[in-house]
Amino acid sequence: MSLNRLFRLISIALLMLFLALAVSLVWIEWNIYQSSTNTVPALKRFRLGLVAMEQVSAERGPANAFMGARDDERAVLYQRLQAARAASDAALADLRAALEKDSAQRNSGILEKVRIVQQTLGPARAAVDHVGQQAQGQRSHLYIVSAVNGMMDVIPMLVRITGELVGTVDLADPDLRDGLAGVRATASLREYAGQVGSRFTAPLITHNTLNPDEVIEIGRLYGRIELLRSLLGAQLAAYSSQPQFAQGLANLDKQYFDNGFQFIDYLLQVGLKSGDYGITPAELAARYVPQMKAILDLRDIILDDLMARAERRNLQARNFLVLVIGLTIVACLFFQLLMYMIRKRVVSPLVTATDLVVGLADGKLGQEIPAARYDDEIGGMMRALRVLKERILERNSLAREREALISQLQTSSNTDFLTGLLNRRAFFSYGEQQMGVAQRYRRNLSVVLFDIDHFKRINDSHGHLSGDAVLRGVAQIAAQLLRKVDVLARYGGEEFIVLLQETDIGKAEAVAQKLRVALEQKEFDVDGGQRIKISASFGVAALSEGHSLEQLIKLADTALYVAKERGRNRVEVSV
Ligand SMILES: Nc1nc2c(ncn2[C@@H]2O[C@H](COP(=O)(O)OP(=O)(O)OP(=O)(O)O)[C@@H](O)[C@H]2O)c(=O)[nH]1
Repeated sequence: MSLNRLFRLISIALLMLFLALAVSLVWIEWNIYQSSTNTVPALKRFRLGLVAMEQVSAERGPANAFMGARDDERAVLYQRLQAARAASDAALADLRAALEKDSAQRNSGILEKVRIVQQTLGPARAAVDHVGQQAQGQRSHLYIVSAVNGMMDVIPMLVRITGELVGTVDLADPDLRDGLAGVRATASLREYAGQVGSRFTAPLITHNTLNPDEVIEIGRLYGRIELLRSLLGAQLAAYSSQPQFAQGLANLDKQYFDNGFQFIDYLLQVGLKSGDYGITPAELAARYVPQMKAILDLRDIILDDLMARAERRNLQARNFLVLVIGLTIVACLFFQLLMYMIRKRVVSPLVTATDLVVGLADGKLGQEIPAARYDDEIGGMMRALRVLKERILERNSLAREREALISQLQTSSNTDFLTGLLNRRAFFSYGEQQMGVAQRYRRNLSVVLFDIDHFKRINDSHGHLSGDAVLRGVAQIAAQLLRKVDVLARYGGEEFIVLLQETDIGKAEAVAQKLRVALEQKEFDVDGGQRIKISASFGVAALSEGHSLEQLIKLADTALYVAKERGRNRVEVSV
């Protein structure tokens, strides 16, 4: 697999992996944001549930007051009762509207429970009205207790409603659990505090002592109230150390437990002994109900804090989500840029460099080496490739020069500088080869050795340069007359030698004669514009079996000597 392809595959795999991680991270943050977005509306619905429960509880005060009304105050107290009923109806309607607005709650059982509360309130209120309409002395203990219980019986349904609503908040953000438990504790505390007051309604109206059931019930409520107070302290300590909670608890202790609860305690003592309470239910409500405000204040402190926390967490979750998305996009872009840079600055140049090196190894020296664009390792490699190419080019050119020199040297070492003919050394080299062939195949081979006559005189009379010109002229004439296969060489100063292949002594003599005549007839230009004539003497010898080249030349030389002796300008054959 090519490096480029491998890199592309790795890039895609890494990008996929990165995207999968990024998407899961964004998905997690999105879910946190979504659930934190649900927290605030869920808290609002929970608060509406609590308010509805509080209003229905609070309705018991005016109801009890109305049931204990004197004839002269009946109308006023009934008016107050109607106002309280309108307030609880409005709170229930608000809760219902909020639940209907939310698609998740619309089809849940909570709406149905609210409807049941609304339905149940009708008969309970009718029972209260019935007692309140009766003449003062006619109101029986049993009816009053039944009417009071009827109003209380609505509350467990509302407790379940708030319980379910708090569950939705808890689901959305479990970190708010301690605060929510604190809120529920205040709601229950408010309810039990109200109930303990309501337990005195019947005895107050009938001026009776408390019967055993009422004593037991009040005792049970005492226990619950005390328990809730200690639970509230523990939960708030776990929830927050902010001073407003400690302050709220202190107010609760001072207002409710020091004042309200003390008052109930006093009524209990009276109820156990004489039944001579000295107050009406309306007066009880007027004195007792305001003391419970501290419970509701504490509830609102916690609820406000929960709401603020939920909003803060929602904002944080949104900001974090935006940050994660932003960072993911930036990281994605950075990753792409990184991959692009690596491909552009490392992989592609490496592939190019590999092709170039392979090309150089194949001798493709015409290929262009790209210029180094960056001062990095790849740039260094490109520069090194350029140097490599230049070195190869230099080496090739040197090799060519060397070959030319070698061939030049070879030529010059075999050639006579003045005449351009083969020199004596080259003649022997060629001559030995020809001898070998001739002797092996028993072929004829002859040698003609000739020397210019009185050459010294030419030098002496016309100068050395003229002598050189004559030598060049003789060489030229001999070369023209001889065959290509004949080996002509300058043997010494003014002495020339010819090796004739496939030539017997007779034919060799004829060749010598032809040369002699040609030289005799030629006029040579010498210094001073003169033309001179020359002659040459020839010695001819043919190869016999067992002769060496030196012996053959020696025979020709002897014949030449004879020719000189016999008057020059003649051909003598070795015998
Ligand atoms: N110009 C010139 N002269 C050369 C060259 N080589 C040899 N000579 C001359 O050739 C002459 C040869 O002279 P000799 O050996 O006495 O022979 P010769 O004068 O030809 O007399 P014979 O051979 O007896 O006819 C000498 O003077 C050499 O200096 C050369 O390359 N150029």
